[in-house]
Amino acid sequence: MPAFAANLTLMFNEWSFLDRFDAAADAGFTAVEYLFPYEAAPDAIAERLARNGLQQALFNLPPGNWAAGERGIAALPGRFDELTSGVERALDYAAATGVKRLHLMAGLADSKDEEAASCYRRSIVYTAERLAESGIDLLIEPINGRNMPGYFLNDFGTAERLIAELDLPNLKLQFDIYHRQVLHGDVTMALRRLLPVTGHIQVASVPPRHEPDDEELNYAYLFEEIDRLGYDGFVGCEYIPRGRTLDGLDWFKPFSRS
Ligand SMILES: O=C(O)C(=O)[C@H](O)CO
Ligand SMILES: [Mg+2]
Repeated sequence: MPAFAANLTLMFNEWSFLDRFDAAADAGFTAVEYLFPYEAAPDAIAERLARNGLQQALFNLPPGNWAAGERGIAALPGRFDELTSGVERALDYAAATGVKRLHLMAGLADSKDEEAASCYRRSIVYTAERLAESGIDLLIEPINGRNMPGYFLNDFGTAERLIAELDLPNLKLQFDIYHRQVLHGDVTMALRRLLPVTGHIQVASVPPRHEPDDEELNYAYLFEEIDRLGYDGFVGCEYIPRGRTLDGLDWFKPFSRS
């Protein structure tokens, strides 16, 4: 049975960020993920995880100026010093939360630009080696251009080749099934081929990115396939609830701890 992680950036928005931990636990989740923890104190997050018996599945390394439209800095020339200080900041939160996988966002750059590609490789190698000292995996995620126009890593084949080429033991794929379907389709065969290099899975309906219970994909089949493949990581629920979060959790009832 997949270990689902509530995404507290998109779900439970009826509550404040820290209260979302309690709401997710009350709804039966045993793990959480979110984009960024950095507006809350590490010990405040740690306290919510502890009191609710929640595991921290994933969060993202600092992405640059998100409010200004930046979507990561790893592939951006001239941002390496900012990247290295962001790694240290993320490690402070990792120590407090016990997270064992962090997602490094590439940024908005031409995916054919050699300088951006070189920056990206350097950022990945540095970050992976630094995280490895704490036993943490580094994830890279292909993101589709409809949701994030201009994002540098926009192809699963590119991600697969980069992971093989860099051959870092803790560099893994963040397999967001939503992006896979939008970009390439062929989800089941891609899961079968890429699971050995996959460090995290995320789910949402396609095309509207809602609960994984309707529209284009048969998630009941995909959840069974994930089990058949022996995946023992987390499945992040990175979806936008159609209405109130709690009203959309019927799909989760067979997997809930409550
Ligand atoms: O966009 C996604 O699917 C992600 O998982 C990023 O981490 C946040 O944009
Ligand atoms: Mg995702």
